Amino acid sequence: MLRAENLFKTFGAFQVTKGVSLEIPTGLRHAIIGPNGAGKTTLFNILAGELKPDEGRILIDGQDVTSFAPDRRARRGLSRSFQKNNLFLSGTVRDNLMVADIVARGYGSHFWTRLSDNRRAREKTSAVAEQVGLAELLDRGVSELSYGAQRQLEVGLALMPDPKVLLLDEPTSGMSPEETGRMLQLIDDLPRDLAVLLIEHDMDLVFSHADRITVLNYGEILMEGTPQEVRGSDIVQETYLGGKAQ
Ligand SMILES: Nc1ncnc2c1ncn2[C@@H]1O[C@H](COP(=O)(O)OP(=O)(O)OP(=O)(O)O)[C@@H](O)[C@H]1O
Repeated sequence: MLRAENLFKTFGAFQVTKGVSLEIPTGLRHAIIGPNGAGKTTLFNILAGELKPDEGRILIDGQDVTSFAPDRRARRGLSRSFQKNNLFLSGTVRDNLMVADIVARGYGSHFWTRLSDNRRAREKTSAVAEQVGLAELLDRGVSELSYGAQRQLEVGLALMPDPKVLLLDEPTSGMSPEETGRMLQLIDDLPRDLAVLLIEHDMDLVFSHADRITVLNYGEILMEGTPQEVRGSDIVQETYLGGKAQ
């Protein structure tokens, strides 16, 4: 499904990504963990197409998308949400999802000539709002939403292109326990043919929700394995978990 081969990225003289390879098969829940500055967000930006790797390739279903911009990559099935809200605050939930639909379909300048497609867009918008727990809030202004609901909407925007692989950058950061619970439920309920790759700092969440974990350290993969393997790894315990799983 999603395959990254031997990615390298340097900022000035600083090598931030050093030979990272990943394979995310259909439906897998895969977490990337690592200390601050390990290169997790940089890796996400490379996978999503916001940064070009110095070396290496990214393939979706066997097709090399390394040279594709983020929107083109999203249309091939790779979509991301952001760590910071990326919402159109003066609009409603529906407006935001509709705009994401326009972007996802690549309408651009043809927007006004395609309003006949409005019905399909509205149905899609309602379906995604339901998926992210916002069906009751479709006509609510985004600025009136709670922080947790805004983050749910972020996931909704990333779902609009019907991705095969969804990249979630710290989906529960800054959330209350209640909001975290809602977000986890939402992620658990996503279709099982959708692969999810997430960066996450909350170890309980990672160990209980991921099928596989990649541990990054100084831009390199320290290890990859099941939650049980990672939790039991001496090297991960020493370099990252401070000698004890948190
Ligand atoms: N555009 C850039 N120019 C220069 N250095 C950068 C740039 N982007 C990131 N870095 C550096 O690369 C390193 C990795 O950053 P990155 O944000 O990928 O790490 P991270 O693992 O996501 O960290 P965190 O957990 O704190 O979000 C950091 O030392 C950061 O300062």
